Amino acid sequence: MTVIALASDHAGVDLKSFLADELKARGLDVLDLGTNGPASVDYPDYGYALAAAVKDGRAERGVAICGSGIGISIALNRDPAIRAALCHNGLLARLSRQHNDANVLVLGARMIGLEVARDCLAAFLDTPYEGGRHAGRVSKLSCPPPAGGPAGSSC
Ligand SMILES: O=C(CO)[C@H](O)[C@H](O)[C@H](O)COP(=O)(O)O
Repeated sequence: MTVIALASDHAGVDLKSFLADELKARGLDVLDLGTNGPASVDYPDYGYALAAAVKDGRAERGVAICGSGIGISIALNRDPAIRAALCHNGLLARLSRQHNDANVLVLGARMIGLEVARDCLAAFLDTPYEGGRHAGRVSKLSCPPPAGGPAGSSC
């Protein structure tokens, strides 16, 4: 069964729960990495946990949430294996799949409502990666140049 990992800080707990139900209604398996209460936590801890779950194959893809979506995006994208896309509408989520082969959808719980979040999730799950002209660009995302080296030199 396809496993989708979910992670959020305290700002995203309610949206995470909503999206977990959406995923289960689609017959997907949910790996909930927390947090699961209102106590204030640090978004990097949850971003790193989600990155590890996707990278090591415990989950095929992930959905990450914080208040703005920015902090947890920064944490996730520190791992070259992760392509985390902060999306505010379904079009962005669709493009993140078509062009960027995003493996993590990021949402800002304090920025969007439930219906927009549902649209983003649906586009993220249902849109295939186009490949083609995007393939070389996407592969470069996994191999940033060494310090001082020219862009693309390590690919
Ligand atoms: O990382 C963020 C901002 O880039 C997130 O929005 C966090 O959820 C936010 O910073 C948490 O803020 P709080 O005032 O401590 O709830």
